[in-house]
Parts: sequence; structure tokens; C-alpha cells
Amino acid sequence: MVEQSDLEIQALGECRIESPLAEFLEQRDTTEHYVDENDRVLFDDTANLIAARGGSLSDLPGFEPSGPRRKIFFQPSKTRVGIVTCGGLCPGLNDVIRGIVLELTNHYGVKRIFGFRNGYQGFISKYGREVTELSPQSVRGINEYGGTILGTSRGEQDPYEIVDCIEHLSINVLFVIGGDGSMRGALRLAEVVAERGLKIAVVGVPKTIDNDIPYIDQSFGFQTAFAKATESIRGANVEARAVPNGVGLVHVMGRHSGFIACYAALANNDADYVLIPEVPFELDGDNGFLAHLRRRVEQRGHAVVVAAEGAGQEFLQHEATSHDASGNRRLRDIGQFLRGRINAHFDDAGVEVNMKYIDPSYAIRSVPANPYDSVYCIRLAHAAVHAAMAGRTAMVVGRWQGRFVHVPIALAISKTNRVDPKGDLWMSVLEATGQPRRFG
Ligand SMILES: Nc1ncnc2c1ncn2[C@@H]1O[C@H](COP(=O)(O)OP(=O)(O)O)[C@@H](O)[C@H]1O
Ligand SMILES: O=P(O)(O)OC[C@H]1O[C@](O)(COP(=O)(O)O)[C@@H](O)[C@@H]1O
Ligand SMILES: [Mg+2]
Repeated sequence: MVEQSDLEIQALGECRIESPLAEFLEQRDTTEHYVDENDRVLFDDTANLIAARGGSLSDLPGFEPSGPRRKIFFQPSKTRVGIVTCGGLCPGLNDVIRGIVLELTNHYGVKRIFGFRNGYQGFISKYGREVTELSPQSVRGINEYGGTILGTSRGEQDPYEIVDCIEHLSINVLFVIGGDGSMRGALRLAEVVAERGLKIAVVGVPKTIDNDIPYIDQSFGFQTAFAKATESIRGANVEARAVPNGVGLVHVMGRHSGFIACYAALANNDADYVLIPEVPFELDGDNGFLAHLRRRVEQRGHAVVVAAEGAGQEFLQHEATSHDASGNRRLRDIGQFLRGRINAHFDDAGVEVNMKYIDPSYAIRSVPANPYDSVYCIRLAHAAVHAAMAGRTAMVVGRWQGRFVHVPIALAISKTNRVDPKGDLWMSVLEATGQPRRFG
């Protein structure tokens, strides 16, 4: 169970400097639309969860709210900032970069902002990556494009050498925009900074199209990514309906979490089956997935299947395992495997099948953010800047119960956010598809 001690945010020191944004705050206090810096956003949100805690109101765990502070830690005109993007692409990376640069420049008056190229490689001398200065002019219009103007990379780098580089450039604040791996790296950097007794804030903006980072509501870019995946499901449905015994099979990203598959399938309500890593399934036998699919095709003339890349990996264990540069296991291709097994199963049963296979792959994460995600990105960027200028460190910005909050990195990497087979999202998927609760 999450306790208050898990939610405490580290600070570099007392905030003594009048914030340039103090005038925006005046005598504000918490309302249903604003949380004051002295308040907390409660972790639990139902009567039963709160009752289960026992104790008094003041014992209830809560997150530190984000937002501008009346007093800040860093002297803006002397503050030097670094920004880096790491890991896989995600829609909205450029929105976050631009949001951070504009907020720092326009509202805090920060003058020097450095962009590090290709993730953590950007700090390591042997790669020879140029450090670029970022300004409102240099980031103009970047939010119109997918990807990241800073580039990215996978692969671990020495945290001591990274901090050497940060010290060498007299950087006071580092923003890391990245996923679970990047945040593990960022936490190591904050630890090295503390070991050396430095006053450098390390603040993360969590990025993952898989939506697999916990305690942050949804990750930015996720909505854009699943909306893009929805187009493939629509295409698979049209194709499958147009031919006798059509099966539309769509394979989408989602390493350990099936959120993209679930949301994309719910969006147009056309999928008959959703297969995700969190819910194991049987292929064979009368109640297995293949027989179920065949019966549905025989009854209705077509079917649409959405499979997340992490689903059914147990069927492919005989294939060799490899890892990417960051140590993430490379998954075997469940899409192609299912395509082959579905065709073979229909053949064996003497039933015609017309397989239409679509894998949108990188196309869903390399696009620019949609307006909803862009708004989310800019708000996360503002929250990250306010936190860093107030000397908060080893934390990421996120949203909890609809409020923007500070989440300790240690908590954000303590587990993987996954679709709960007993939760209401999976229930909605079962309702929308009509697939059985269990195959086999
Ligand atoms: N445990 C770790 N400690 C330090 N750095 C890490 C750790 N895990 C990953 N990283 C680094 O973070 C960066 C991004 O990680 P990766 O897993 O590729 O993507 P993501 O951040 O999107 O999950 C890589 O440079 C990787 O080496
Ligand atoms: O081929 P790549 O670029 O290494 O990335 C593939 C993986 O990256 C993701 O898009 C996102 O993963 P991360 O956010 O952890 O980088 C996964 O869905 C996918 O398995
Ligand atoms: Mg990751």
C-alpha cells in the first residue's frame, strides 16, 4: 500500500527568492479548480479506500500539487538549464521541449537553455554530440512535427560522466523527458548529484506510448497513438467485411501493457477480440481462441482481432531471446505468429478464410501530438518548470485525480502500469467485443 513516505518530494533547499509568477497567485487558496501549494492531492479517491486507511484526516497520504510557487529556489537570471529526450519516440516530445523553453524564458527570465542530443549519449564525450542552445526562436513551430528535435537513443551511459558534463556546463536544472528506463537513469543522476553535494534539480516528464508508467494518470502522446491505431482497426474492419470469411488482424505496440490495444479497440467498437499481455489465453481446443474465432466468422461472415505486441509471448518461447541496448527484451512477433496459426486452423477445419493483416508499428508513435495531447504536454511542461525552479528534484510531473502533481521518481518506477484484468477498462473491452472472459 502506498504511504505518505512514498509520496514525499525531495527539495534542494529552502525557497527564498520571490517568484516572478507570485503575482499570479495573490491570495489564492484551494478550490475545485486549483490546489494551493500548501495543500495535498489525496492518493485515495473512494469512501472505502479512505475508510480502509483508518486514522485521522491528516494521516491520509497525498501528493504535492504542482504549479507555480510564491517563492522559488533558483535565481532565474543565473539559472542554466539542460533538456534531454531518451527512449522510444512518442507524440508530443517537441511540444514538451517547446513548452519548457517558453515557460523558462518568458515567465522566469532564464537565459541559457541547452539541448543534449540523442538521449544520454549527448553528455558523453566519446559520441561527440553537439550541445545546442535552445531559445523561443529555435523551438518555434517544432510542435507541428513528430519525433524530437533533440533526437533520442537507447543504451546505458555512465551517470558519473553525465554529471561531470552537467557540472562542466554549470547546469542547475536538468529536464529528462523519457520512459521508465530514462527515469531509472534520471534517478541515478539525482543520486550522483546528491553524493557530490551539488544543488542540481533533476525533473522528469514521463513519456511512454505504452502508458506503462504508474501514478501519472495517462502518459502524454498516448491518446494520439491509440487514435492512430484506431485507423488501422477501421481499415481491418472494412477489409474483413468486404470479403467472404474475412479476418482483420491488427498488431499494435504495447510491450508489457495492452492499453493501446484496449483503447484503440474501444474507440470504434469494431473489434471482436482484443489480446493483451495481461490476460493469457489458450489458442487450441474447443474453447480456445482459434475455434472461437472460426465459429464467429462462420456465424457473422467476418471478425476483427487486435493484438498487443506483448500478448501471447508464451507461445513463442522457443525463439531466441535478445535485448535492445537499454536491456529491454525484444519481443517475438505475435502478429505474424497469429496470422499463420489462424490461416492454418481454418485450413485444417476446411473453412475458407481471407486474412487481412495490418501492423501500423512505428506509424502510431512518430506523428505529431493531437490537440488534446498538445494541451496535456504544455501543462506538464509548465508543471515541470515550476517544480524545478522551486528546487524540487528526483521527481516527475503527472496527473492524479485530474490534478497536476509531483510524483517521486522512485514511486514512478516502482512498478509497471498494466491493464487490470479485474478493472473496469478490461470490463469495457469484454462488453464491447463480446469475447469470453477466458479462452480455454
Ligand atoms: N536502470 C537504469 N539505470 C540507468 N539508466 C537506465 C536504466 N534503464 C534504462 N536506462 C537508460 O535510459 C535511457 C532510455 O531507456 P529505454 O529503456 O531505452 O527507454 P524508455 O526511457 O523509453 O523506457 C537509455 O539510455 C537507457 O540506457
Ligand atoms: O524499436 P524500438 O524503437 O526500440 O522500440 C520499440 C518499443 O518502444 C515502444 O514504442 C515504447 O517503449 P518505451 O517507451 O519504453 O521506449 C514499445 O511499445 C515498443 O515495444
Ligand atoms: Mg521503457
